[in-house]
Parts: sequence; C-alpha cells; structure tokens
Amino acid sequence: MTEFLDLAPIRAARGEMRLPGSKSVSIRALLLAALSDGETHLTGLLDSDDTRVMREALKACGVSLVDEGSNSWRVQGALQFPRTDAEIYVGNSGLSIRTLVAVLAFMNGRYRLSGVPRMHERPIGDLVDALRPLGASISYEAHEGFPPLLVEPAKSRSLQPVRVRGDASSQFLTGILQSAPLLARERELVIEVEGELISKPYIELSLTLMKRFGVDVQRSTTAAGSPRYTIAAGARYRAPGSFAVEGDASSASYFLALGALAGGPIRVHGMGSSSLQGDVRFAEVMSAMGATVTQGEDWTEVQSSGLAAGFKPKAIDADFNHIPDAAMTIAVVALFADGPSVLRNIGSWRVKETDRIAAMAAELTKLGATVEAGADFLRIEPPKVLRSAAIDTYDDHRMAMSFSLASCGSVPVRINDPGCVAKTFPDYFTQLAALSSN
Ligand SMILES: O=C(O)C1=C[C@@H](OP(=O)(O)O)[C@@H](O)[C@H](O)C1
Ligand SMILES: C=C(OP(=O)(O)O)C(=O)O
Repeated sequence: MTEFLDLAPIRAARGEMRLPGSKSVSIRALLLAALSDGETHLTGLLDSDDTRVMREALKACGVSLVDEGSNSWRVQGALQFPRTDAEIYVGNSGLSIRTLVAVLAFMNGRYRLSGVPRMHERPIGDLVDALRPLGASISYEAHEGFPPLLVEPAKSRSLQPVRVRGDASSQFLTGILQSAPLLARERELVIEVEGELISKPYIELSLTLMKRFGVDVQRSTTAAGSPRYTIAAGARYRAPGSFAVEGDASSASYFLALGALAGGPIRVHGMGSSSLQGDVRFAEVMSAMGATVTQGEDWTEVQSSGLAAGFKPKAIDADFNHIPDAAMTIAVVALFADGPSVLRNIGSWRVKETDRIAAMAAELTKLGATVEAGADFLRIEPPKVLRSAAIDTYDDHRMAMSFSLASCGSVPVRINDPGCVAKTFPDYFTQLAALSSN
C-alpha cells in the first residue's frame, strides 16, 4: 500500500459522479434482511471495509448471502441464525459491532466479537447495560465497558421497559431497536432513552428501514420528555422482496465541498431531496457558507465562483450534532472562510475512529490555522497564509477525505496513509482526481 499521496493544488473541479452506496443504509439493510422472513435482493450496497465485516459476520453466523455481482446480494433471512458459535471480527465498524451485539445477545449462542485496537477503545458499556436486564449474558474480555466481548445465551427476558443511554452514541439505541422483534415475540417491548440523545437523524433512519422490513415502531414521549418506542408483540421482519440502497450522503459531502471551493458545478447522483440519511443536510451548510446548491430527488449540485476567482466561504458558527460525520468536511472548508468558524456540540468525535477533535485540531494547525479545541467544540481561525503540509490521517477515512479538500488552496498537500479511505469509500481518490484539474 502507498504510504502517502501527494495532491497538487486543485485549480478547478467540475463534472458529475455517482455516489457509492450508503454505509449506514447498507449495514442496516444487511442485518435486517438476515433477520427477515424470506429472501431479500439488496442492490447498490456499499462494498468497503465496514460493509465487508458485516457481511462476513453474518456468514459466520450461518446466514446465506449470495454475491450477484455489481453490488447486489441475495440474503436468505432467518429469525434464528443457523450457527450458534462464531468468532466475529468487526474491524473498526462501530455500527456493525453495536447492532450485531444486540441481536446476537438473543440468538441463544456463543459469539466472540473483536476488532482493531481502536475498536477496543470505543465505548459499548451503555449498550451492554441496557441489554443485561433483559437477560443478555455479555462479558468484557479486557476492559469493562469496551470490546472485545463474549456473548453467551441469554437467561431470562422479562424486565421492561428497556432503558438505554444515547449521549455517547446513537448506535446503542439503533442496536436495541433493531433487535426488538427478537424480544417482542410474546409481549410488546417498550424502549426509553435515558438522558440526552445525540446524532438523532440516525434513529430516524433506523425506524424508516425497520418499517421497510415490516416492523412499525410506535413513538411517544416519557413524562420526563424523553423519546419512548413501542414494538408490538409478535412484530417480525418480512423481506421486502428487493431493496435498493441509496448513495452515501456523508461521502457526498466531500464532492459538494469540492464544488463550493473549486467552483464546480459538481453534481452527485444517488443523494437528493428524497434521501433518508441525515447527512443530506450538509448541502444546507454549503448554501449558508455562500455556495449555490440545487437539488433533485436523487441528485445534488454545488457551484460557486471558486477560490481561484476570489470566492470566500462565509464563516459559520453552528451546532452540528445532527451531522457528526459530514461536519468534519465543514472543518476543512472553514480553512478558507472569511473569518473564524465554530463547530459546536460535536463531543462524539472524541470516541470515533480516532479522537477527531484532537486530530482535526492538530492537522488544521499544520496548514496554518489557529484552532481552539474544546471538549465538544472546535473554533477554527483561517490561516493568513495557507501552508503546505503532510497530513496524518490516524487510520480515519474521514480525516483523509476531508483534508484532500485542503488542496483546493494554492499549495500541495500530502495525505499520509490514503488507503484508510477503504473503510467507506475505497476509490475516493480516483473519483476526486477524475473531477479535478490542477
Ligand atoms: O447509525 C449510524 O449509521 C451512524 C451513527 C453515527 O454515530 P454516533 O451515533 O455514534 O454519533 C455516525 O457517526 C456513524 O458514522 C454512523
Ligand atoms: C463514525 C463512523 O463510523 P462507525 O461509528 O460506524 O465506525 C464514521 O463512518 O465516520
């Protein structure tokens, strides 16, 4: 693997591209199809490290997945996974481990889940704490609250309602919601969120996909005003026949930002006004920063006069809790803004692929920005003069993709370990080069 990639300054960028399938939708759809009554034909699936670990995990549990080529897979569902003893490797896919554990806890088997060293530093205790009162038998193999985990057959399944914290990650609630039909066989299941819930649009996505697979979750609010979800007794997933995965809205953010910085127009296909993912709202941020955004149901386009012709994005100060992944792209666009920008309420960055607040601050500083990093915010003052730098990417795909946009300034940028983009977007740099001119 190449150890670094040198990016020459991008002077202009224009054209159209088709987005890879959404990671969040692909991973959910694979698991829900595996739990459904019947066979699902999934099309447009993302083929990347994160989706591969979910596919391999399901195969290890005996689920039949047939590759039909061109990112289409045929999945034979089973309410009970055929294999009840498996060793599962989850790489660094937070969504995969958190949603698998909640399901495997009730499969009456013995499963071991482990990942890369960073995965063993990413919290999972709030999910385990929510599952244990339901009878789940989950133990920590190394450190309390973190993978690797050993899942053994559940004991009793009675305590209700399920209470789950969602202030470190929304994926814990997604995990419990998706596993709910396994628990609501005889009586309804009630799930309540304790405390604050972050990254809310991902819960909407989970509920929408569950509905597509036949499980309609009723929503209400607790006396304390927290979200409550009720799954009817006997609810079960039913294969929808075929299911098409939409393009990845987080991956789209790099190309929309490219259109804003390098002039465009850049049009991305696969993501538009009908998208289910929360990160579609990144386009609003490009518009607030002064770019021109147009959108159809399935495409989005961004243009501006371009940095080379004097375009300066407007600085922004806003809460980005609803788009934590695409917000990393905004941090790099902020390098070129007409004043300091503040990204607020992004504390979850600290427990993702790397400590993204620390990593972002360190690398923006190398390019000449003045950065203040708080517990849950970043303040970015653009450099007086942008400096060329070698950017470390911390095995974080979004560090590599976001910082590639720094080459829209007039200096070359080196991206160390560019291969880390394989987590969600293996051919990112090829696509970037195809639209850019130096
Ligand atoms: O549910 C999902 O698909 C995701 C939820 C988010 O995580 P948090 O809920 O931990 O913020 C996001 O960062 C991640 O990439 C995907
Ligand atoms: C945080 C991310 O992924 P995950 O939590 O699924 O590992 C991401 O893709 O940016």
